[in-house]
Amino acid sequence: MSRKLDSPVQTQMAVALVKSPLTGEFREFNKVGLKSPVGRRRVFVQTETGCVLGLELDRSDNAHTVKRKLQVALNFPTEESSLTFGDLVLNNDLTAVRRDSPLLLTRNNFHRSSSTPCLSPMKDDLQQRRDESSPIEILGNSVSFSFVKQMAKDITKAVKRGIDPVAVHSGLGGAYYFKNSRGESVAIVKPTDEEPFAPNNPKGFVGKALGQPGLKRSVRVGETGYREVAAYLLDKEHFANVPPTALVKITHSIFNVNSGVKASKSTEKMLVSKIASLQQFIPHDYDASEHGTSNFPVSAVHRIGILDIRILNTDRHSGNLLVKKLDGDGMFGQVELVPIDHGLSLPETLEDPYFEWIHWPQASIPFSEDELKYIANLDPFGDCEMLRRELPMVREASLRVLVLCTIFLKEAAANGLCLAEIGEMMTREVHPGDEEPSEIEVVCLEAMSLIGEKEAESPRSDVGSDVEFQFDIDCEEATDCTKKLAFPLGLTFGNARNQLSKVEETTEDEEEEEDKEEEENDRADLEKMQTITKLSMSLKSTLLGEKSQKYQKHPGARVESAYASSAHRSADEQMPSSTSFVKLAEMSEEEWTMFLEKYQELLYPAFEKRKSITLGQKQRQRLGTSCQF
Ligand SMILES: Nc1ncnc2c1ncn2[C@@H]1O[C@H](COP(=O)(O)OP(=O)(O)OP(=O)(O)O)[C@@H](O)[C@H]1O
Repeated sequence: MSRKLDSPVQTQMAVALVKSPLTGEFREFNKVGLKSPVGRRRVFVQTETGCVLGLELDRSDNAHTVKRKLQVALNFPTEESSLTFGDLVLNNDLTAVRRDSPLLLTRNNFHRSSSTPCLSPMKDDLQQRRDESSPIEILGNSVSFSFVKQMAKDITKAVKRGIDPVAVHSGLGGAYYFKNSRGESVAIVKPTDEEPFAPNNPKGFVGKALGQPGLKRSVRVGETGYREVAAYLLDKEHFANVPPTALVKITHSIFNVNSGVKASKSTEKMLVSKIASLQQFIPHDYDASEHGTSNFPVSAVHRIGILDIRILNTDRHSGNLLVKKLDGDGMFGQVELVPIDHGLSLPETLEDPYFEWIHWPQASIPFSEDELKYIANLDPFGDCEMLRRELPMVREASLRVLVLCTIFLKEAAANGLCLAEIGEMMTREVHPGDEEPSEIEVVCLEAMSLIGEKEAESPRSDVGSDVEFQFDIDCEEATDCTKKLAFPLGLTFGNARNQLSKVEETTEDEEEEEDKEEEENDRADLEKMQTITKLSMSLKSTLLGEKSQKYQKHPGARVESAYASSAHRSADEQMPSSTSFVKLAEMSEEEWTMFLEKYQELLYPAFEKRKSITLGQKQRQRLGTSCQF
């Protein structure tokens, strides 16, 4: 490792790459519609500490030549770095990388923390210094971004007139309100390197590099921004009212750069480029945590709930619903809801969601005809195609979560379940220090078990139980989860370090890992055995049966969202120790197809069971009521 990596950080070169556009010193290449020369593409390389470099790729470029350019720029040894684009590790070919893509450059086997210096540009004479992009560049070409494009123009004009953005004080991540020329807030910008735990978080929640597991372990640090955009793109026909959102490269001096990643000289008023989500600012009166919820329209709650289920939102706390009072005749007391903050949706594994609306009476009212029609028309595979096209950095594991949850919603609604019932079936029961898989997770575990059996029977299979379909149980703290463990129903657990854990493996400091290894091994073994016993019992005893009864949710029994009411705790305390019972990343395409088939077969009995429980409850309630008289 180069000593230079430990040297004080200098951001001035990174700034030099981008400094001109706001002052108008450089020609704005794209402003008048000029395109990159044929065969050339501009990309944005983001280092793990948040520095952003614009880079022109030639037709002849490959990962090595790009890394070499970056090596010169950053004084960073190429052989010790990885260049990634979503799931793709760019070893050579760059054809999958589109124009304006954000790439991530990470160091291998290097201890990274908030104090890790920025990989900062070192040389003057680089092609990428001629980053002639506008102050706000939208990454992606979807027609859905036309509104955001206009907003970007308004903001640019305002900034040039000296109308500065302001920092948002609420929330755990860095966020900024950008204004138009009249001084009105028009957008909220959230830089990806200022998320909770990210290196440049301005509120003290630091400690991780981009790409490492974040506040939710199945959502990596630096990847909440594109999830915000995904939620907007998935919100077809603006059904749930998600404000227009795009991923941008944005340059301004207001953005935060923490000491340790700062230049040695003062960074005050220095321009910094960031990859960020940019969302339309919605003027509102309050958020859903501040008043009663009884006047929320049923259809607004349903529409937001439908979105939350599709994207498995793990963070729908009441602060993430803005409320606008409607003016006008006959509108007294009427409100409109605006869902925000979808950064913790589309996790890479089936997670425990957080649905604030689950106990609101509106969620127990049956879906309307229009809602049922919308749900019936949802096409999860089409949605995946759209996201692959518009946001190619979305990971395949997240797309699989989208598919599972959308299918679940469609089948459940078609079987007559209401929003609250569907939400409950997706939510885990949490007891202190203990979590059980939700009903959707039990269905998935059973589907995995069945294809495990099928594979074992198949003549194509290798010998013995070891070759049965394998899936992961979560071994988050474990360092050795690779031993195969026999499991009832013909399952084996093996190779339990999932993709996310593998990322950790390559990015965490090895020495630190070793120090923790012994004590973690013991803990992991214990946790593993407890989880397996729990799963074994749950599958054996319930198989979609009695389990449903155990999973009756008690209002208030849920722990609050990690974000909610968390302002006074440290980032470490807030790290939820969530478990992943069902991991999807490592299934081959063939296994995934077989799994989906079984999954769909098993949904019907699960819904029937749920309906009979609901019916039983209603009968008991009626009986209880009649007894009172
Ligand atoms: N589109 C929007 N329009 C208006 N205000 C918004 C919008 N998005 C966010 N805000 C405001 O900014 C605050 C912080 O935003 P947001 O909740 O998205 O950030 P965060 O750092 O992810 O927060 P949290 O830690 O609460 O999840 C919100 O509480 C809300 O008041």
